[in-house]
Amino acid sequence: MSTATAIFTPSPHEFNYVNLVKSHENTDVEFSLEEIADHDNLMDCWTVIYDRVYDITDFIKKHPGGADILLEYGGRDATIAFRGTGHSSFAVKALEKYYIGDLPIHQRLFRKQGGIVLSNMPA
Ligand code: HEM
Repeated sequence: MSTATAIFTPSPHEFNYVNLVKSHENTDVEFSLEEIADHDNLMDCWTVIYDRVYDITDFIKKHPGGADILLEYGGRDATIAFRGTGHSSFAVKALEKYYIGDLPIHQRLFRKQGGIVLSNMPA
């Protein structure tokens, strides 16, 4: 196997991770990035992971990685940071509880045809 193939082949863990994120039951609610940006503080905090919107207000103080780091992503996209920190499938599952809606299709990066396939990138 060439090095390039090895880099872009998702590990079994990776498949698990992506499938878990995909398993969220869809809502019909959409929130734009502009609207999400208003929810950026300790009392009212939303974030975006894989084009899905999460109200993490009740989770901030429970986050094992600390409240400050989560607040940094309040009101904006946390996908790269969330993945980059190597969260477990348990953490991905934990997200479900806070799921409130999706980005409108024109603002999505991942979940649209031809969108970025982050699952194929090295962890
Ligand atoms: C809102 C979505 C998030 C959820 C549900 C979440 C959940 C968790 C959970 C359950 C852990 C424990 C380890 C694990 O099971 O993976 C963890 C650890 C951690 N998280 Fe998050 N996290 C979120 C977002 C973030 C973001 C945006 C960052 C920014 C970089 C971050 C940084 C960290 C770090 C650094 C740790 C490691 C803490 C340690 O081992 O000392 N998390 N997170």
